[in-house]
Amino acid sequence: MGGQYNNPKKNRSTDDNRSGNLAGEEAPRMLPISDTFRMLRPIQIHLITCAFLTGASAVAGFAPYLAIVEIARALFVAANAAEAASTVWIWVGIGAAGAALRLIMLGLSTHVGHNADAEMLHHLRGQIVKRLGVLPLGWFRAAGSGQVKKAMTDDLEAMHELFAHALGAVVGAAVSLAVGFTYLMLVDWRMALITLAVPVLAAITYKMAMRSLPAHMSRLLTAEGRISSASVEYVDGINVVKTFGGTKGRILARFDEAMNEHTEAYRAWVAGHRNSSAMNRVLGSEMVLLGVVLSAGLAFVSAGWLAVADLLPFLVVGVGLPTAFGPLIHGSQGVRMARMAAGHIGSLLSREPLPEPSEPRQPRDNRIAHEKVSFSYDGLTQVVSEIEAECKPGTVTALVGPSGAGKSTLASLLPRFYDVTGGAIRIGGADVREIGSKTLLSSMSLVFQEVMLLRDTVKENIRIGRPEATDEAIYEAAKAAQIHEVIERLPNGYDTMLESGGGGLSGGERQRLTIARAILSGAGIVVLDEATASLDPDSEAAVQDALAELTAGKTVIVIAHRLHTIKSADQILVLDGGRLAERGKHEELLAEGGLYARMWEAQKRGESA
Ligand SMILES: Nc1ncnc2c1ncn2[C@@H]1O[C@H](COP(=O)(O)OP(=O)(O)OP(=O)(O)O)[C@@H](O)[C@H]1O
Repeated sequence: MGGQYNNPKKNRSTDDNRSGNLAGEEAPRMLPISDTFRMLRPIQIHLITCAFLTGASAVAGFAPYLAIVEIARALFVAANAAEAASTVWIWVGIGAAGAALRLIMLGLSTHVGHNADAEMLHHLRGQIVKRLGVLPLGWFRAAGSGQVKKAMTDDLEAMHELFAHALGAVVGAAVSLAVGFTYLMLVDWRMALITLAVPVLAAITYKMAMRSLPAHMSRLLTAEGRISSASVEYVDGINVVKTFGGTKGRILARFDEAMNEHTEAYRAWVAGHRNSSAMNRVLGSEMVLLGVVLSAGLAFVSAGWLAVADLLPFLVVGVGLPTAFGPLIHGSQGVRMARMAAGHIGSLLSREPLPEPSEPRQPRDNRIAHEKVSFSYDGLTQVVSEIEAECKPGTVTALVGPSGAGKSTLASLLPRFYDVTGGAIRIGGADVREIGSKTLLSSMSLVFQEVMLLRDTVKENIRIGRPEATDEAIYEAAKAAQIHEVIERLPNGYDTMLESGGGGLSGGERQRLTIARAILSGAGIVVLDEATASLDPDSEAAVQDALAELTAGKTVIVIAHRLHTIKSADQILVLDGGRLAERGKHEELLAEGGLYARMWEAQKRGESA
């Protein structure tokens, strides 16, 4: 195995509007209930059982209230305590049995809910990881790790909230309300409607307060996302910010912008629901409900419409009804959040995988042919147009051109970070889409500017190039990459643990380590993205020597920004606006006096200035 995943050239920021539809950052979207339920297919039975048990526990939990009312009623109407005693004891028994049953069923439903939770999270994690394994690498380039992290942590946490808490809360509260209200209707339907009117009005004002929540929530979440990327960007770039321009740095400006947007979004949300929220608090208070029930009840009693004993259910059960609204509302919020999370996870799981050939072909050799290759990120703008080129084994092809000309995009089509939208790229006669992705990636080494090292020993970091390689082969590769002596000087030599960023090694050393990895893989094709751009002259010389070892006899494609590094390339392809503007060797292109010659002159002037 040799496909090298040194970190791709750039991490495009997630709010970069160039990200297009391949980039994949989407505004949060709530998944319809039916789709959410379908996504939860593996635990549907558990969820139904959990809901049933919670509902049954709510019914059982009503018994103690009923018992209180009936005991009071018995004492109220009986001529003496002895006459009421047997009725009272029966209701004490019913109340106690109901309370015990409620606890048992609640315990069972919590048990089933948590089991379902563990099973579903395991299932979803597996699905996400499986999908990540088949997504085009370009998606990771554009969306970064943010989307994956969000799905794996925040979204799964929201789903956990649904299974473990929200579902039970919603079902329990809804059943309590239904049972309580039905009972009150049976006692006196007019009083029941008056009792219910207060929490209903409270619910309407709540609904009004929350009406604009989805739009505001979406805006708030987007603003929060921007704040977190701006914070990361700020922390990453703190040296630059402090050195140049302090608080006036562009990065800080982006951070300020994100903060302002968040404050604005929050202010808009608060302004939109201030009055209805205040109304909701008044109507939702138990004192207000008690006042209404008592006044209406006494009026009914004095009008002879209601027996005094029948006022009791409204004072005991009716006044307690709104307590179910709290869990109902919080539970519904949990369900809403979980549907948002399900929407995000669903869109991740439904991303198109990289199509694998049904009958994979093997490349004959390492000859690369570009046949009228075109590509567009968004289906509208052609970023690469009709490129015709051939890269022979044992030769170096340089891609040059102004910024944004399409060099990186063209290079990323070869390992199928993205699939061409027109034409074809062939390796050894086989279209890259007809070569199995494992074979394709192991046929090439990709070395980019930003180096990707894993949190592992130096030795294992090199061994990723070829997992079955012996230690001797690793030392040989490190020697060829001019990094062996540096490694020997590390505290534990080849067994020294590296941090994920490769801390403790200089930029040039990190790069030579990844070149050693690429040398070890022995892949016949090498794609380099101007690997020496950010190094000092000494490191650059060492890296250039290492690269010479890596590329000898291979088919090499190098994306070059500094033209002096590719003067001796076998062919130079000059891209401009995605098209092949010129092609030839250095001297030929200078003689042509076109774009390349102008870029060469400009760079020479820049170097001597
Ligand atoms: N993930 C992406 N989504 C949408 N558009 C993109 C993406 N990556 C690059 N582009 C656009 O495609 C065009 C070519 O970009 P590319 O990075 O390939 O150019 P380049 O020649 O390598 O530039 P540079 O020298 O600055 O690295 C540019 O207009 C760029 O904005």
